[in-house]
Amino acid sequence: MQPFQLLAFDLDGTLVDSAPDILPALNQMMARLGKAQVSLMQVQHWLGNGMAMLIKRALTGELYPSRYDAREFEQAQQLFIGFYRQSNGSATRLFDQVPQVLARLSQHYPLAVVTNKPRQFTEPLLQHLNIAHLFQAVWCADDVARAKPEPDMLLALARQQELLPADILLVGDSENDIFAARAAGMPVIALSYGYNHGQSIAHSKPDLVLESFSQLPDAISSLEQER
Ligand SMILES: O=C(O)COP(=O)(O)O
Repeated sequence: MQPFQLLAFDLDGTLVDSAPDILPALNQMMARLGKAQVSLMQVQHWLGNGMAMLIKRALTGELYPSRYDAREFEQAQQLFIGFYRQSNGSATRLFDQVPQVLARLSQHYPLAVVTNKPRQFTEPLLQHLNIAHLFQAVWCADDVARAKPEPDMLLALARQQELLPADILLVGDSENDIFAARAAGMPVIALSYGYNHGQSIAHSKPDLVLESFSQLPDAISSLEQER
């Protein structure tokens, strides 16, 4: 039995359902650009690779945008930032049992957030949802050169906390989390209820897949037994 030294959490789709606030911001942006509105399900499928990719996906309607107009993208990004600043937090909810389980885990482990969300949206959201005080560290995509699925944020977290990546457990919802954890040499648990481009997260082969956040304490213990 070897306990983990820190638990790191993805934000969007793992701790919070943020798509209901991102949808209106994206649609206000699309309206200003004279483009067709997008649906909640499209937003859920497009989340996970950060703001710039979300906007490119909305502008092109493609999950892997091949070509986009760079000037239109710059304008879209400025519009989105303004609109999402206004909507961020209004309809975003913590998933079931998240605050209770985080509070319980925080008595045994340091906790961190590792998110592709820009810092200007992450910090106000954690404050608004009253969970900011539970985290010792918060790493956002704009703190490093490369967002998840690259391991930059996870490795920066390990260095900052003076821990080995193998002693940190990542909890996420998308293939970007699984790939980043694998590249960093971190174990990873996935929640199946989040945003994963409409695909089953089991395909990305995390160490464990959970249906509910309430299963997390037992799942952590079982991984610790195997270490
Ligand atoms: O901004 C996004 O794409 C979502 O970021 P996260 O899933 O890494 O929290």
